[in-house]
Amino acid sequence: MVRVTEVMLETKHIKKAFGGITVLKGINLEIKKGEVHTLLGANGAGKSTLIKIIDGIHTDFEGEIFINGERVRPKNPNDARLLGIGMVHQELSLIPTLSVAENVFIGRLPKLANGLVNFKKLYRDCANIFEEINITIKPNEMVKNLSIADRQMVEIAKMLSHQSEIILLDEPTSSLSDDGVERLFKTVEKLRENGKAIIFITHKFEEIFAISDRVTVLRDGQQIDTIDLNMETAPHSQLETKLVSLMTGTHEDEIGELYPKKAKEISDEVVFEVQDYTQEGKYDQISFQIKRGEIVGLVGLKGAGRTEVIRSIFGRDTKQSGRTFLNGEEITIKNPRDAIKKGIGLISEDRKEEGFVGCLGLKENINLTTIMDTVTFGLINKAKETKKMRDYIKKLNIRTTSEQALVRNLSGGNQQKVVISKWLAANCKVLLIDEPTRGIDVKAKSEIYQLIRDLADNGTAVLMITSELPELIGLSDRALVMHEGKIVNELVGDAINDENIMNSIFKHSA
Ligand SMILES: Nc1ncnc2c1ncn2[C@@H]1O[C@H](COP(=O)(O)OP(=O)(O)OP(=O)(O)O)[C@@H](O)[C@H]1O
Repeated sequence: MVRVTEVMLETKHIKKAFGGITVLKGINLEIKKGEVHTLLGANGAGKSTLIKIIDGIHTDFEGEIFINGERVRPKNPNDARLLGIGMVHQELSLIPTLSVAENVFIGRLPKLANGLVNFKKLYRDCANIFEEINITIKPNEMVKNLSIADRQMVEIAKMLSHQSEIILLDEPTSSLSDDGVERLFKTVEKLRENGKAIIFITHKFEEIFAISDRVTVLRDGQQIDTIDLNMETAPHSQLETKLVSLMTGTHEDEIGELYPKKAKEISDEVVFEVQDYTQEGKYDQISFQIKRGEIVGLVGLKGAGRTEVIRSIFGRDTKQSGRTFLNGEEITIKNPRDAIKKGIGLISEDRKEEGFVGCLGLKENINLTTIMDTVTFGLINKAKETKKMRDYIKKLNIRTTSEQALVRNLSGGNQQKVVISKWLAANCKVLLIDEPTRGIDVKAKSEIYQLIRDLADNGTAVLMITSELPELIGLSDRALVMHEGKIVNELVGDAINDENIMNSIFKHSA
């Protein structure tokens, strides 16, 4: 007997343009009840635009949407909720000054007879959803006090509170810890079993293989192919090559290595050093050196204190004690301005808050930290700025509808490329990197890795944090393992591998 699978959501010939540039060129999707359908494509391919149309955010488009065979046209996200559509956005959209529970139930706060908010019920309802997905955040906590990973879990809870039938997940895992991803995937499995239709966007192949039923590949706004993973028997590595080839249009034989070659020799010249950095409750007596040509990875579990150390070096956070040396000379950094003046840059994990200025263009953002280099006789040299922008658009393949586009209108991955360009262009002596490739497609990742390697080869001391272990292993010449605020081990060269890293952490776990 043929199994009849119900199509819950269908898009027909969806086309969308921004300012005369077509970014979706006729998309026909069929999302079935009880399936996780992944959208895969390079940064700027049109994935978010497509699901924003389904969610009623973009209403000016050509084509049709059907839910359970009925034609619909979501007018706005509220309308989409009424049609049974729920979405988790790529960029977090919570209100920091409200409590967690108020954010989850915003616009639907339970009221008492006298019209005031029924906080008791609000917190209880919120706690019930949290319990379902094992979240331990307090419903009355202010969102501004939460880590990015916790904020993302709150976004997911908010989506679940709508009990939607069609669920749109735009890179929901980009800031989650491994544990958070596991909790999310368990929830997604449950939603699938309950017959929901789920669209999932991710750049991480291990996530695609873990939960997707089918994958549709988009390239430059065009629908390239749909692969049914449940019918594929090839090993994941082979499937990955096939998907990358579909995404990029590169022949499978021509897809190169993801990571550049590591430094052959590291000189003895110490470029950067920190001594005895201590901040009670966060990190304790952190000391290390970075030599010329070296990429050093700071590795550890979430909460090990890595981001805090990096933020203190950059002057973003204070520290109780500790000394900093650049090229052998002691330096004092009280704030990020001092750090930048001394040639220290930070690619931060939170691109929205501190990475770029959304209301400015690409040129202004890329030249933000090097503005003095482009000043001649007191005037900004526009030609120099433009050249720099064009260089980076080319080097990192930044997809934009025009050179004049505002950075806030770029796709998420392309915004991240602008942040990275800004710091690569700054000719830093020390570059601190926290989660550099969040939301970046696989091809752009390899280009960014090569640029980081080139910087190190040219004398920049690089200190990197990433939650993606393969990235840390693939790039670092030396890894410092941090656990509970202390450096517990140092690994060099081939000794930087999963087993040694995990052993170092667990040997020091209580
Ligand atoms: N509001 C907007 N105004 C102008 N152009 C836009 C707007 N939103 C998106 N675009 C453009 O549409 C194209 C597709 O962007 P979209 O965000 O859909 O890509 P994506 O596939 O989701 O990429 P990523 O993987 O980086 O998130 C990009 O060129 C982007 O610059």
